[in-house]
Amino acid sequence: MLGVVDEVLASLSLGLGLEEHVLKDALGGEGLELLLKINYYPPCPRPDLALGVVAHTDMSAITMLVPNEVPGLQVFKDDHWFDTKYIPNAIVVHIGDQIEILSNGKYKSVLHRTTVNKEKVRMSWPVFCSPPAEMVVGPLHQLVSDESPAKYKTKKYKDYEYCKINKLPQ
Ligand SMILES: O=C(O)CCC(=O)C(=O)O
Ligand SMILES: [Fe+2]
Repeated sequence: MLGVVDEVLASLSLGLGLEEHVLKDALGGEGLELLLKINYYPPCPRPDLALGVVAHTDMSAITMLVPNEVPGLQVFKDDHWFDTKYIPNAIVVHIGDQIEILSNGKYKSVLHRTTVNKEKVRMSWPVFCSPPAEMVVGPLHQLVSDESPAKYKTKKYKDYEYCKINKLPQ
């Protein structure tokens, strides 16, 4: 998983016109933290009335997710919810809030939600990759200028997390 995270962060750095180590360094380098969550969505008699998880963005930098074969993950784009296709052995990669912030909005944290299934159990195993709690995260200085001012505050990740969990303004 660490190897895949390194490659994704390197590609995302290059995509910003920066050297490939920049995003990983800004996320704490080897201090980057990986947290595995296991989601279990039991069958639901009224999938039309319920959601598995409500619409949200992940506060992580990136999330690497493996689902079981029961569809349910939806992403929001151009005013519509799109079903994601289940691809055996594929890992779903979400851009999270910390990459949106570091890139000063060039990359967007993906709004997503999950539906539930009438007959089948759905499961997913996301790994949230986040900076250490004390790491100060803000728009990368290379991406901020008079023409392109910072769109986000610079703050410790633990303070970002506190506001997100308690639904406070950032
Ligand atoms: O179950 C899924 O596919 C997504 C779960 C999710 O978005 C989350 O746990 O943050
Ligand atoms: Fe999520």
